[in-house]
Amino acid sequence: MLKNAKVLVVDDDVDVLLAVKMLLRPEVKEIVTEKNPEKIPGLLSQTSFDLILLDMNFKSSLNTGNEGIFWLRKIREADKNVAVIMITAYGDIDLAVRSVKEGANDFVLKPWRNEKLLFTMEEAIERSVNNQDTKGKGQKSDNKKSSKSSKNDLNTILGESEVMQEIFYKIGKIAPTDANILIMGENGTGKGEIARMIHQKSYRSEQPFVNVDLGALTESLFESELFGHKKGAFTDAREDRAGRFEAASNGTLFLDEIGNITLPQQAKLLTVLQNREVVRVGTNNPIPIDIRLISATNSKIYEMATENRFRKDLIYRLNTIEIHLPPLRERGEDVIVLAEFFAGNYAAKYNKANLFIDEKAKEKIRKYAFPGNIRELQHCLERAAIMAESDVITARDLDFSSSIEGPKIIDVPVSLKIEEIEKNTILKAIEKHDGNITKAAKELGITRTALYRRLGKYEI
Ligand SMILES: Nc1ncnc2c1ncn2[C@@H]1O[C@H](COP(=O)(O)OP(=O)(O)OP(=O)(O)O)[C@@H](O)[C@H]1O
Repeated sequence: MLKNAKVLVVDDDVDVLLAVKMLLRPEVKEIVTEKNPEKIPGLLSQTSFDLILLDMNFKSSLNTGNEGIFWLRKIREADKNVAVIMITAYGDIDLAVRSVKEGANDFVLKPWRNEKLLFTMEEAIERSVNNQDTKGKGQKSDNKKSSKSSKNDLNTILGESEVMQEIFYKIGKIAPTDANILIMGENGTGKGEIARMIHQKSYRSEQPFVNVDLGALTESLFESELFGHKKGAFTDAREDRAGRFEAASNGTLFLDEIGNITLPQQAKLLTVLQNREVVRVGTNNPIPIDIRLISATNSKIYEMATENRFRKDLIYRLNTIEIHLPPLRERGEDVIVLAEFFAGNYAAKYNKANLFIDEKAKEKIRKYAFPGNIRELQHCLERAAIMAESDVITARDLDFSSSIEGPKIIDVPVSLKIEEIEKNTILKAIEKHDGNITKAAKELGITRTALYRRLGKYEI
């Protein structure tokens, strides 16, 4: 985008102007530099700029409190859409922050690193284009600086590893757009949490977030659940009912387990996404839909596409942006951060106020692969919190043997108690499908929700 941009730089320091000109000439379409801010209105009336770099600290005659803010306001009066980046000295951060509140897109501190300046410019242009694209839909425009997110602004979504920080950073950038997002990752890696986070950080955050577990929908329910139905359209249709697409109107629709739908279902979904309208079962009236679509899967969807089990054209509808969530075992020390977080939660639940994890227990956690990822870690810490005799979780309190891939699964003693048989059957099904809950549920002939309920019941 920067390549096509017309850029104006206003600074009363000619050395700065020269340096910026040298830097930007190969990077942008057109660059105009100006020493005198009084010329800004004239320049804006002649040329439509995409971005203005504006100094905050002119040493000139006007007495306006701060000239940078004064000229920023003038720019905004003339052009609401142009991206404006303030150039400021280190001592003036408060002022720079004020300028962002006054309508600047961002600021850079002098002296800057060239890559940082280019990056900030690219980002500002992208964001202002996105804001223009979505104007008129009644959204809040988001001029806040998107930065590497941490647990502080994500509440419970933890991740300090580089790989998670990159993901949070990416989310900061894509959330305010309307791009469709496909989240891929093993079971329990937090795909649902990430989808919710994207919604919360989008301009649709005050509108509904509708979650549909496609793996739990039976063939016959698929259409009416997603697209709605008319009274009498089929035996159980006792009244007119809107589907999940309509329920998510102006908000976000999260289609979980997208890899589990059949080819005919894929075709129906594709039609809706292409036409951006749904037709309730039993009617002929198309209803326009305005949703942001996030999908997730733990299936190898590209492999499925090469085997003709998943439509490529549907993938391209879903994956404008892809997020690959790494398994917990590839997130370094995050496993400990998360373990401590869960220990803290369960400390409150089980009245062990000062509960902590000792070093040997942490070592044991680090060495284990957690095939069930964060969900498995969470269950494990809950059991440990219950087992811990005092306020310390020791290695002995951590029992990975009942985990979904633990070796003891194979050695389960034969029993004729119905509950034990059920538990063992579940364990075997999960093991057979490498921890894939959806496939295990299918094999067992129950829904994922029913399977999760049983996992809870048997503390698996
Ligand atoms: N980064 C995180 N910080 C804290 N808790 C997390 C994080 N990621 C996931 N969790 C928790 O882990 C559990 C599993 O997360 P979630 O259901 O989002 O995973 P998933 O990948 O969607 O799983 P599935 O594929 O089985 O649907 C949830 O209880 C969630 O709250």
